Amino acid sequence: MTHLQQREQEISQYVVTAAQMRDIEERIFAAGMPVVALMEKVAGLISRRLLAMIPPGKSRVGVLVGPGHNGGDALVVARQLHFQGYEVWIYNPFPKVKELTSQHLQYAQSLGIPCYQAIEQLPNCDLLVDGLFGFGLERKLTDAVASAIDHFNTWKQPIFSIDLPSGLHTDTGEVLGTTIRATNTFCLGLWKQGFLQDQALDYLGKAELIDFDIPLADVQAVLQDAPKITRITTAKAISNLPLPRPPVTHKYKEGHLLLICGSHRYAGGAILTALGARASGVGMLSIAVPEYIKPLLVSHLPEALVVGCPETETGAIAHLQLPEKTDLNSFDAIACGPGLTTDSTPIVQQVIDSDRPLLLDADGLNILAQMGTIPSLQKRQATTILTPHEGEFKRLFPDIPNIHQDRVKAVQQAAMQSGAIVLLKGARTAIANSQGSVWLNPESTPALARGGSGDVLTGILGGLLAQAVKKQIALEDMVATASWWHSQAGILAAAERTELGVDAFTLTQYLMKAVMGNG
Ligand SMILES: NC(=O)C1=CN([C@@H]2O[C@H](COP(=O)(O)OP(=O)(O)OC[C@H]3O[C@@H](n4cnc5c(N)ncnc54)[C@H](O)[C@@H]3O)[C@@H](O)[C@H]2O)[C@H](O)CC1
Ligand SMILES: [K+]
Repeated sequence: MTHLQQREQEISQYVVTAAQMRDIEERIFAAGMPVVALMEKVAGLISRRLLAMIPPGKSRVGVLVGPGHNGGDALVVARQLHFQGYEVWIYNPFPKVKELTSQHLQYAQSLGIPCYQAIEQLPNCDLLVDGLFGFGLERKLTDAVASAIDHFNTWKQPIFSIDLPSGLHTDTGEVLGTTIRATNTFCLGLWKQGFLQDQALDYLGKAELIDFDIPLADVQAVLQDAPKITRITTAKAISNLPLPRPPVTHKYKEGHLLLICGSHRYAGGAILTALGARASGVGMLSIAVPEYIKPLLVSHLPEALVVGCPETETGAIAHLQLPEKTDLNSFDAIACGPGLTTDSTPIVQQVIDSDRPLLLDADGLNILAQMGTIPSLQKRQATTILTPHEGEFKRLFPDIPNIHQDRVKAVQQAAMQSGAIVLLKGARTAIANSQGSVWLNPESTPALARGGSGDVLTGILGGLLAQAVKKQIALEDMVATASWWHSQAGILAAAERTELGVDAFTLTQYLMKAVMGNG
């Protein structure tokens, strides 16, 4: 691996807040880097990227300039494009701007680049560069600047945002009054948390990181005392796939997973979960289902040990009837929930009472919510993993308000309160452990918003957990890896079959391809 590739891998896993970015920046300036030199360097990198992206024949550029250093960056870009022969117009409605920004504005005007205060004066452009606000935005946008942004959003031209689409909260991704709807965003230096929040996705367009050589020592110095927030990178996830096997091993050394799932009503969910587990490479897979659907499972997964259990009147599992000489301690991990229905409450109680690492999903979560999440999990010694979507999350943690406003904070609170590892599903799945560390999945596809897709995730994760227990690998890493794997399989399937073609069964057929394609 080249030095540059290594740097890219390292830098792309960090996620910072606006306050942390400012602290990092201050350390660089305190060490002697002149502010003006850094701005010139950063804007030079943005200009180079922009020049590579502007289609031939598009030569009229509007540059939106704000009062702070985001505006300063934009003015350097305006100057660079001017020297490259582009026709550039500046829009700056602010009577007062920061000193450095003001100097760049003065120089740009001295070069003959026109600057307007009113949008009506701005001629028709082929594209816009948005340098109104970056991570310094503190309050809601109102009045003239808010209506200017609304106006620019009605234009059909592409908008390239510097650092963040102006108006977006750096940490939560919330719209502060109004926000530029970018086609592309150049995130400067380090990924800001807002890029990994669902509510920001409509505004970011295609986001990329512009690395400007922030020393890693400064990043680490600022981040060391804060709960760690990690962006799940392909390099890190793929390093776990497949999990290493020694040359001499046997099936029970490669993890034994017990899946508890399915009912008459939801028989298919059990198959999908089991197919996810199969792909994980788990050494031994046992599946507890209602007796009636046992033949169905056997026909789909001949390698699995399918345990038919007595049924309730409604066709749910009434109680676990494990084979002779087997109890819950025989398994390295248990995954419980898909397709259970809420009639299987005693089963969920029983697995919570066990001392096995436990993954609860779907109806497993609904039953837990009915029992009371926090008191029910209090006595658990082994790791618990909860994988709710937003609806389930609200039922599990009714006291955590406004989950949409800051999903990262919500999942952190949930994990810290419950002691569980919590995976909050979404376009940007967020995972947290009880110490408040967070993992964020940076890529996914809306094709995965489809029935059965979550069952597949439960299977993958259950299978990885059982293996990780045997190999003494941190379970959090498995949760992050499973989330990455699930979305990458979805992305690959959608690329080959369109978003229409990613039903949950097809998804299971792309799991191997996702590993092989990224390996
Ligand atoms: N990360 C780095 O190391 C570098 C960052 N650069 C760029 O600088 C901006 C951050 O600059 P800053 O001046 O701190 O903030 P902004 O430009 O985002 O704007 C702050 C500016 O705006 C005023 N303000 C805040 N909220 C409002 C509001 N609602 N309405 C009106 N005005 C508002 C505030 O008072 C300030 O005056 C970063 O994003 C990068 O683009 C570098 O150039 C290089 C290194
Ligand atoms: K901006």
